[in-house]
Amino acid sequence: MASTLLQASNLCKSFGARRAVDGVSLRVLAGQTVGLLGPNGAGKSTTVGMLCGLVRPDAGEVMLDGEAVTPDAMRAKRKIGLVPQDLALYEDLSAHENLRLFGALYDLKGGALAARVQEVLALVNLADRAREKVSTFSGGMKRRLNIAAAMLHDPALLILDEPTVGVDPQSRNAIFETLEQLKREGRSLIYTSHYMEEVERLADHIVIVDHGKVIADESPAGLHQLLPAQAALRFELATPLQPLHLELLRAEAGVASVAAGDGNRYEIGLTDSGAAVALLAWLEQNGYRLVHFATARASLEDIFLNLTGRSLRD
Ligand SMILES: Nc1ncnc2c1ncn2[C@@H]1O[C@H](COP(=O)(O)OP(=O)(O)OP(=O)(O)O)[C@@H](O)[C@H]1O
Repeated sequence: MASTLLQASNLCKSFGARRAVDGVSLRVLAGQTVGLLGPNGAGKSTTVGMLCGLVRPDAGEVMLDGEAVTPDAMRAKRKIGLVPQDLALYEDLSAHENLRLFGALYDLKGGALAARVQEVLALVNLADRAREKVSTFSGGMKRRLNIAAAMLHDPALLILDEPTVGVDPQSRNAIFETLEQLKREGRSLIYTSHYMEEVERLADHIVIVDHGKVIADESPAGLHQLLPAQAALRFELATPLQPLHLELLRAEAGVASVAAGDGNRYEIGLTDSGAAVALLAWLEQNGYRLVHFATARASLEDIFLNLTGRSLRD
């Protein structure tokens, strides 16, 4: 089993009377990508601030590689690269000049700095635009430059706070390709988002926060196990289901629930997505003609709804 890189224990932070973070613990193993998922205002940015030693917690601690991360712990903080939500770039300088400046802040110099700047530009696919002013860049290109800046000092852990906010779909994909490359290289990442599909695509482990508290801390497969139904089978029939058949369907293997909608449309919650084929055959055997059907795997959106009774996008 991989070793623990970061362990945050019982982090708490209040702003006045508001408890922004209320006892958050999380762990990142070496080489793992942990998704921190939660709606706006759940406490993700405040948690990230404490994880990288920018915000002093009221209680709790963060250990990275055996060292405490606090606002004064320069050595421990240097093992972290942060891509903040607010872009931190000089618009009037080129990408190359920005990176040289940030590198100097990390005490990189001379040939080592020049080589590292080229490496991170290649990583985020901006080598051919390196000499252009940042003010001419799209939102997505600026984000990628921010990722490059956070990687300059070769951190053990890269933390990205909602890196796709305000980014067009094409650039979003380019950001994902960069992050997938970092994963292949065995880097450790924390990725915060309120977009469940992003977290589902990237994360090996998912921590869901709501109102400053962890409400789930699971592998993606483990999260799906929390749901009564793993998948949905939606179908439309030429004629309505007879009440008797509706009852019989509810008793079939693999069926968690059956809901009837308008116009002979139905949705079956499946405990096992493999049951869909047998259920479609069952309908035909009982004389029903299928007009349309589709299956869908339960999403993190369903999981959030199931855990909190609210939509993730509230
Ligand atoms: N510096 C601050 N002063 C006062 N309140 C704050 C401060 N920072 C955060 N908060 C409050 O703490 C709560 C958590 O905010 P936080 O930014 O950590 O959430 P988030 O999950 O990152 O949300 P978002 O996705 O909108 O950034 C919110 O109610 C927010 O208004």
